[in-house]
Amino acid sequence: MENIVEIKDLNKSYAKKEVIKNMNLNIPKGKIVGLLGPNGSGKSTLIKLMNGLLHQDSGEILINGISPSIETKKIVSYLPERTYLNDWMKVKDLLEFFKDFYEDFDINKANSMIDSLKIDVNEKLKTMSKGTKEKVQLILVMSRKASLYILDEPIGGVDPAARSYILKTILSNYCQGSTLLIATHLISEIESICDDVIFISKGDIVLQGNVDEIREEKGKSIDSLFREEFRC
Ligand SMILES: Nc1ncnc2c1ncn2[C@@H]1O[C@H](COP(=O)(O)OP(=O)(O)OP(=O)(O)O)[C@@H](O)[C@H]1O
Repeated sequence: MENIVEIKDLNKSYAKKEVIKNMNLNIPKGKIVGLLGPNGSGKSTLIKLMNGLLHQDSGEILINGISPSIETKKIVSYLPERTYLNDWMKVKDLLEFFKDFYEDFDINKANSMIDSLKIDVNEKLKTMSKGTKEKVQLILVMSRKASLYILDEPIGGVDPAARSYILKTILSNYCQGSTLLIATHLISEIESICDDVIFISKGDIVLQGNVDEIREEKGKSIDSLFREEFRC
């Protein structure tokens, strides 16, 4: 199977602190993959490296065969941990902004998700609740026709009742055949939608595999396995 992400012997330190340690990882095309790990395990650092926002000290990252660059930004739709959007913008301005900025942005798809989640297009990001802001940003990112979607903690602020509805809305709209990498702590919520999971601990991969196979082999849910593996 072809891989959308290939990582070889990757190392990254901040000052003297090693955060990614000789990591090797392949992510196959067409899968929904959960990137799971405790606080400080290196998830956001890895994602920033994949998006070219940080540069590794050594090793290689290939996205569809090329190093992170302007070329890979065209095929990667990224939801960062913290927003980069101007909060004085209204939802309808953001939709236009994305339409102008990304050739692959499908404004009709975005509008239909905005409608189904009952979001007011005239509201400014600034006055929105944290959860609604997250919904808007997720809709923008998922309305691109990308080959790889990378979501860093996408729905942490969304109330539990709305989470599964949002995940379903997103999944029924995202570009089939693409890969979705979701870094999250909300394991029980995403467990049912993921094909594969990756456990990261102290900057290295400690487990990677198919969700059903892992559940069968270990005789427990991914959520229980995570709690056991990373018990404080
Ligand atoms: N800019 C930075 N300068 C120095 N250290 C940093 C910087 N960014 C992150 N770190 C450190 O690198 C380690 C990994 O951080 P990272 O944000 O990648 O973890 P994470 O798995 O995403 O954590 P969380 O689940 O809490 O978001 C942490 O120990 C963090 O303190």
